[in-house]
Amino acid sequence: MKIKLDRVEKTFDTFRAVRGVSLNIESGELVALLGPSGSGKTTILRMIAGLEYADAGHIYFGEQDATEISVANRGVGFVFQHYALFPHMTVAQNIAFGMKVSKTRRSKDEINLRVAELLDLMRLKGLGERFPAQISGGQRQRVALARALAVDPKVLLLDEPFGALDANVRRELRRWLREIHDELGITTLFVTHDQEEALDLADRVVILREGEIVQHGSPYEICRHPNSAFVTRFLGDANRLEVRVHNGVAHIADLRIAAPGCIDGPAELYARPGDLAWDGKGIAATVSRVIDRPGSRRIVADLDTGETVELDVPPDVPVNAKDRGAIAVTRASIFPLAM
Ligand SMILES: Nc1ncnc2c1ncn2[C@@H]1O[C@H](COP(=O)(O)OP(=O)(O)OP(=O)(O)O)[C@@H](O)[C@H]1O
Repeated sequence: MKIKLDRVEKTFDTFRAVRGVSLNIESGELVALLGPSGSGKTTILRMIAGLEYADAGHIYFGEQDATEISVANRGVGFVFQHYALFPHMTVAQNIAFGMKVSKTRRSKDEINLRVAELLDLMRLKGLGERFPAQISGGQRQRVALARALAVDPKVLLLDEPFGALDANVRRELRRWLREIHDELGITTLFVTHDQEEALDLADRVVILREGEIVQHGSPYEICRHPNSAFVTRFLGDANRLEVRVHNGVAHIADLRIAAPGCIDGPAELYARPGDLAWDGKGIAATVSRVIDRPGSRRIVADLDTGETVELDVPPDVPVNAKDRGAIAVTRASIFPLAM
């Protein structure tokens, strides 16, 4: 099912939570809505689900205006961060719940068969008779997803479904969600404020700021061509240096870095730890700390210009705290400084 948002607005009292959002989600696509807290992600999801009305603009499911479709008929499966499973029902009963109350009549055998299929698909085999309190947090979210999938939704909406889980379980669950998505091909919209999660999972990432889309594109486009200082900073792990641009070239200490299209004047340069090199030439610096990682070393260095940067070098590069050296910039995003 294809979803289209056309200049959608939502205001709570006087607060404009969603400001003219237009977005096309193709059938079978997995899209992540990424943005800081309060940027309007959940509100957009709730409007698509029909739990909230848009004040202006339109939402289409396929060719049909969603306002004409009741919540029950939208064919939407919803999973929240704290998706309360019914504690007095077993895992199997929780999964069967939606099918039992659905308008589509299913026989007991059909329901049991579907529950068994979903337990298998969700790698929950053998847990059907347990109660929610007797399984782990990660397993509970898989039950929540099984419950959402049980009624064959056309669209799956996930609001920080793994938010409450620890980092390793999250990583494992999102890989697995991607596999499930690829197997079932359901149009999926996923809300997160975790950059890594969005980039890891999605075909397309939509970045929101204060109720507006500021950039959308494939993870590659977002990572390699962030269109603003905000997006670059939000993706995390970026060193920021103040530079001066003149005739399309950024100047910092003795370095000259191409800044095509950037207007003359003060600007900010962003470079990720992998985009800086510990080199013979560049900005003079003193190493303040070396952090060893499984596949690399991270150098924390104080530049003579007064700024501190972090850069990654191969694990066998000999470097120690207090070493003097120079830092070259191999790749950078440069934006005019907002005056
Ligand atoms: N029912 C409501 N009444 C008043 N204000 C609301 C309501 N729902 C959301 N808001 C406000 O709208 C803004 C957007 O909220 P929303 O929950 O969509 O953001 P979000 O990006 O999902 O944030 P988070 O990551 O913290 O969940 C917030 O400033 C929030 O306080």
